[in-house]
Amino acid sequence: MVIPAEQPFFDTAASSRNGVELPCRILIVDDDAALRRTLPHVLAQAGRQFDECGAVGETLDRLERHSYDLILLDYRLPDGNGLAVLEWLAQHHREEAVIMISGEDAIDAAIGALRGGADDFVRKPYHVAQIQRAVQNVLHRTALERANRAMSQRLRASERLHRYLVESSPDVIFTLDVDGRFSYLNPRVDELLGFERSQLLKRPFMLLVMPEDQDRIQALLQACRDGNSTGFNVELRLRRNRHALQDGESTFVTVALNGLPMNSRDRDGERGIGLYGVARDISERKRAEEIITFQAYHDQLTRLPNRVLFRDRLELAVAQAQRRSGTLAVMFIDVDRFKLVNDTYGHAEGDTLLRNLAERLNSTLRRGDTLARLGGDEFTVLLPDIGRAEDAETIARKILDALATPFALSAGEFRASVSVGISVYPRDGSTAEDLTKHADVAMYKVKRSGKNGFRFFDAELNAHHRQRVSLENDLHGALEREEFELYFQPQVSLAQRRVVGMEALLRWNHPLQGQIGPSTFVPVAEETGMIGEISRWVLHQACRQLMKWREAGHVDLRMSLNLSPHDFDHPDMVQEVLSIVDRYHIPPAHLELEITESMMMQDTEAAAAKVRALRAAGLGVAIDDFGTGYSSLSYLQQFPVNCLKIDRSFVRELSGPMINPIISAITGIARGFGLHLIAEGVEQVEQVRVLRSLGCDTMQGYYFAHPAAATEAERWLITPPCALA
Ligand SMILES: Nc1nc2c(ncn2[C@@H]2O[C@H](COP(=O)(O)O[C@H]3[C@@H](O)[C@H](n4cnc5c(=O)[nH]c(N)nc54)O[C@@H]3COP(=O)(O)O)[C@@H](O)[C@H]2O)c(=O)[nH]1
Repeated sequence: MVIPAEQPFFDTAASSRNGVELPCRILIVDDDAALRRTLPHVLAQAGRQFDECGAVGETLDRLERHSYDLILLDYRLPDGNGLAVLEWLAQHHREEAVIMISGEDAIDAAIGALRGGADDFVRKPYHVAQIQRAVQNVLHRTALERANRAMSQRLRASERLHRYLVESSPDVIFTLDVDGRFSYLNPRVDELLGFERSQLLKRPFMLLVMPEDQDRIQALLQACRDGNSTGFNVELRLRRNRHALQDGESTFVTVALNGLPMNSRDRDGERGIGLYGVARDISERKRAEEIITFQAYHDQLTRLPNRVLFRDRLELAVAQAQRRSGTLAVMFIDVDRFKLVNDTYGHAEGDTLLRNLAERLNSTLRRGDTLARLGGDEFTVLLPDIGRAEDAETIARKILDALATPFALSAGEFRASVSVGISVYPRDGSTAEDLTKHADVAMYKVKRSGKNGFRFFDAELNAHHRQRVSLENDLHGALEREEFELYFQPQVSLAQRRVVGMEALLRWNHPLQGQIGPSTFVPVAEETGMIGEISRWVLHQACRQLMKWREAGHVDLRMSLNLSPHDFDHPDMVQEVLSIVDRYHIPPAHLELEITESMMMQDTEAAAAKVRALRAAGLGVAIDDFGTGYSSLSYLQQFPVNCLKIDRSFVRELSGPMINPIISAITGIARGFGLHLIAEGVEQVEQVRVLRSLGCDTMQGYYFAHPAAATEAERWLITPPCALA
C-alpha cells in the first residue's frame, strides 16, 4: 500500500528513541581558551557532551558536520561576531538552541542576538550559577519545544493516516447529522452510486434508500436518534444516480450497512449528534447467492422450478387451501416416447425437445400456477387455486392441444404427446406427498391405456398401483430365483394333420400368487427395463427346447416366440439372436420371431432395418395380432415379414353367420404377398371350417390344445392333439 504523504507519519528526530535518552550535545564557541576548558566542568552533568571552537569559521565548519542541542556562543570572535553564526543557523533551518555570551554593555548587542535567533543572552562576566541556570533553562525549554513539535507531527501524521484510510476505503463511509443528513461522505460514494459528494452533503440519507427498504431503515435510524439502539447491521438497496447509469445497469446497489449512533458528552451529559455509517457493496455476493439459490431450486435445462421448489410451493398451497377451504390440483406429466427421441436422435435433441416442451406447457398456464421439471421427461403442475376439479380438466385439455403442433428438431419434426395424471385437494389427498403420488398413479394409468391423454386419480386406481408396485418388486430377481417357465402351444397344419410349430409362451410361477400370465408382468418388465434380460432367457430356453426336440427326431418343427418392442431398441439385438440360434444349432428358418404392429409403428426405420437383417439371416418373422393395429400395406413392404397371425378377435367372430370382411382381406393380403398365415385363438370347430374355406391351413388355439409345459407339449409331437384326428 502506498500512502500519499509529503512527510513521514512519525517523527524521526525525537530526543529519545525506543525509550533510550540521547546525549545532550553542547558546543562552546569562545576565543578564550581558558574559558573553553573551564565551562565543561562548570556545566558538567550526566549525558552532556561538550565540543569547542574558537572562531566563526571553525564553528560553521563543525556545524556543517555535526548538530548540537545547545551552542554557547561568544559575541566577539577573532574572525567575526556570533551574529554570523546565528545567521548561518537561520539560513540552514537548524534547530540548535543558542545562548549568546557577550562582554558588550550595549543593550543593542542583546537585542540583536535575540532577534538573530538566540534563545538567551548572558553578559560577561557572569556568575557560574548564572550560566548554569541559563543553560538549564534553555535546554529544558528546547526539550519541551521539541517534544511538542514531535507530538504535533505525530498528530498530523495520524490525522493524515486516518483520512487516507477513510478516503481510500472500498466501503462508503459517512456520517449523518441529527436530522439524518449527510455531514461527511468519503469519495467511494461517487464510484459506487455515481453521485458526487457535493451533491449529497447536507441532503437526507433516505434519498438514497430504495422505496422498498425505506420504512425499515427509517425505523432503525429513528431508534438510534431516540437512544434506543446501539447500532444496526442491515442489508438494503441504495439508489444509483440514474444519470450515471449505463444501458442495462442495475438501478440500485445492495449494501450491508453498519450504522452506529454518534454521541457527544458535555457537562449536561451525553447527547446524540448523528450517525456513523459504513456501507459495503455486496451486490456481487448477492448475485452469487441468487445464482446458487436459483440452481438449488431450479432445473438447469429448462430453468423451471425443480422437485424441491415444487414441493415447497405445493406444501404452501395446501396450507393456504386448508385455511380458506379451497381446492387445488396437481398434475403429473410424462412425455410419451421420450426415450425414443433420446435414443434415436441423441441427447442434445432430447434436451431441445424438453426445453421447447417446457415453454409450450408454460404457455398454457396462468400466473401463479407452477410448472416444474422433476427430472428426465417428468413434469408437474400446481394449480393452486381452482374453483372445481373440472377446471383442472380444462387445463389438461389445453396442455394436450398445445402439443398438437409438432416440434421442430434438427432431425425433422417430432409430434410429442404427454400422459397427464391429475389429483385434486382435498378429494385425493391432504398432503403434498399424497397429491403428487396420486397424480403420478393417475398418469401411470394413462400410460398403460394408450398414452396421450389425461385422467383423474381415483381410489381404485391406487389399489392397482399398489399391486403393480409389489409386482415390480417381486419381478426383481425372479430370473435368478428361476421362477420363469416356458409353456408351449402347438400350431397345427390341417392338411398335414400334425403339429408343425410351437409357440413359446412365458409363465411366471410366483411363489405366493401362483402362475402369472405375461399380460400382467411383461408390461412391468418393459417399463422397468427388465424385459431385455427376460427376452434373452426366453430365447435361450426356446432354442434349447427346440434343439432337444430336434435331437428327438422332430427336425421339421418350427419354434415361434414373442419379442417385446423394447428388444428392438437394443443395438446388438440381431447379433444376439443369431448367436443364440447358432449356439443351439437351430437352422434359422426354424425360428420365428413374433413382432407386434405397435412395434412397427414406433420407430419404423430402425426396427425395419433389424427385421430385414433377421430375414436376411434366414429367420422367420411373423406379425402377431395382425389387423388389430394400424398395419398398412406400406409397412408390409418395409418390414419383409414371412408370416401373418390372424388375431383371435377376428377368429372369434367366425362362429357367427357373417364373415368379417377384415379376415377375408387378411387372407387376401397373405396370398398376395406370399406370406404364411396362422390363425390364432381357434376355439371351435366352426371357426376351423371357415378358416379352412378361406385358405388358412395353420391354426393355433384351445380347440387343439391349451399352452402347456414342455413335457406335455412333447406328447403332441408324437400323438397330435385329438382335434386333428
Ligand atoms: N414379450 C413377450 N411376450 C409374451 C411372451 N409370452 C407371451 N407373451 C405375450 O403375452 C400375451 C399373453 O400371452 P398368454 O397369456 O401366454 O396368452 C397366449 C395364449 O395363452 C392365448 N391363447 C392361445 N389360444 C387361445 C385361445 O384359443 N383362446 C384364447 N382366449 N386365448 C388363447 O393367446 C396368447 C398368445 O397370443 P399371441 O402371442 O398373440 O399368439 C400375448 O400377447 C403374448 O404374445 C414372451 O415370452 N415375451
